[in-house]
Amino acid sequence: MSTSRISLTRLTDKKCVPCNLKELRPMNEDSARTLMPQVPEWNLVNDAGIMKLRRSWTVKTFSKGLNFFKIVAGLAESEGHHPDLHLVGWNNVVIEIWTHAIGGLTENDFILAAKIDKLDVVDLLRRKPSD
Ligand SMILES: C[C@H](O)[C@H](O)[C@H]1CNC2=NC(N)=NC(=O)C2=N1
Repeated sequence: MSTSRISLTRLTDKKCVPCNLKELRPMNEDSARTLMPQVPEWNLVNDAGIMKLRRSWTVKTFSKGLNFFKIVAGLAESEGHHPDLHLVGWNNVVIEIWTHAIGGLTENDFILAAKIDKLDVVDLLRRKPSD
């Protein structure tokens, strides 16, 4: 699947595919930016030359943050594509997603991010710090 042809199928209707079947090079920034509207809460970051998706959440309690990560872990296993669970703080969590085998972003990363955003975890996360 070529990244120059970004399909219009919604990310959440897609499934991650094994990385070894993917194109050999990371998605370029223009292609990444066409997908960002479907994951509006995420940031596109350049980490020492590697483009990644990053998002943070405010959590209601430390252990709820950990519970959130466990739910994300279950999603990742079912998708066969895994986030970097960067941080569980006393009131916040941070996740980064990139395709390690490719050394950058592939559509898998956006599918996973979109599916994380669809998880029903409202009881674990604050919509805003004052919640
Ligand atoms: C074969 C299977 O696709 C690979 O082992 C997967 C597993 N999960 C993965 N997750 C991420 N983020 N990057 C990878 O390169 C990766 N490789």
